[in-house]
Amino acid sequence: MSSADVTVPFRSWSAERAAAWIRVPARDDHKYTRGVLGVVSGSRRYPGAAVLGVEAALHTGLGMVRYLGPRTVGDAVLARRPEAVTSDGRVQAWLLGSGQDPADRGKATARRLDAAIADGRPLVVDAGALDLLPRASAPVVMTPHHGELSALLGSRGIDAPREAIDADPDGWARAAARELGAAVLLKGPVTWAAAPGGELLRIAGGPAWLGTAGAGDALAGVLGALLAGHGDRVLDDPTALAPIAATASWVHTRAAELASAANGGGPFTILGLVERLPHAVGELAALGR
Ligand SMILES: NC(=O)C1=CN([C@@H]2O[C@H](COP(=O)(O)OP(=O)(O)OC[C@H]3O[C@@H](n4cnc5c(N)ncnc54)[C@H](O)[C@@H]3O)[C@@H](O)[C@H]2O)[C@@H](O)CC1
Ligand SMILES: Nc1ncnc2c1ncn2[C@@H]1O[C@H](COP(=O)(O)OP(=O)(O)O)[C@@H](O)[C@H]1O
Repeated sequence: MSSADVTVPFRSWSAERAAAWIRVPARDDHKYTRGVLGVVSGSRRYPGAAVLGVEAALHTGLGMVRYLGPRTVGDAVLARRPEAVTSDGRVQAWLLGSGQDPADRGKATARRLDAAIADGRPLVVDAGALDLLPRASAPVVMTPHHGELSALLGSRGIDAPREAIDADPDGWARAAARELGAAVLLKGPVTWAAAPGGELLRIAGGPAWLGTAGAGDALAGVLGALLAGHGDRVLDDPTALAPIAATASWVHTRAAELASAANGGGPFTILGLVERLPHAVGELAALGR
């Protein structure tokens, strides 16, 4: 298979388009109407990914984050964010897999992932949960980088060398959505959102300083927060997944620009980016008024 037989038309994602997907709380909203995100992420090997995802979700704005994971990781999440809740309960969407490796997935994590997938709510499937995609029957958006997409397609018998994806990310984003039957947010210097049979969306890249460990874990948290706010809508209309994913990438990129600008155009940490997420969301909320 090749990525595409013809040139793929695309739509450039803009602030105006992104603004339509920012849910500004109304006067009578409360934490449960705003959306609850369940998070099964992190591991003893990568606890930081769980902290970054929860941090990013809370800074994007939503009703509540329920973090479910190993005790030590949950303690790290709570130390940084006491707003997070570490008990089970109803959620509107799930974020799975950041900071996990299927090769050392323990029984407890496997059980938590299985329960989340069986819950029937929309899913963000990142990093170490990508192998579980075939089990999902609810609407799914996956968030691979080029290396992860190459491995994922390879595991389905589709030859997609990383270099081929580097050379034609838009074609491969579209091909992956078609072959895997799910929405794809393919991360890279430019990010692409695609869904089976849907429009291809291009999200312009932010500063190259963004290419640093943990950037993708934060993006997954932003996307989880937006998805939790639109959980019921996505169940009715899964075509909403690609624009929501594109909006998450837009917000993440804008926060990166703001973080770099605050440092004179220099580098920033991912926690520095996270601190700018509310501003990026606020800009879109103002546009949508
Ligand atoms: N603070 C944290 O806890 C972090 C956790 N992370 C987690 O770490 C896990 C592994 O993520 P990765 O994205 O590293 O995936 P992989 O370790 O699967 O690497 C992806 C691809 O990049 C290649 N690669 C690795 N190092 C390279 C290098 N120095 N130069 C060029 N190519 C290289 C690998 O050969 C592989 O093909 C995920 O679960 C992820 O969520 C990362 O997001 C980093 C931050
Ligand atoms: N050169 C670059 N320019 C702009 N953005 C980049 C660049 N390289 C990577 N990114 C962005 O940084 C993030 C990296 O995600 P990922 O590879 O999953 O990182 P991690 O696994 O360390 O969290 C993605 O959002 C990607 O779009």
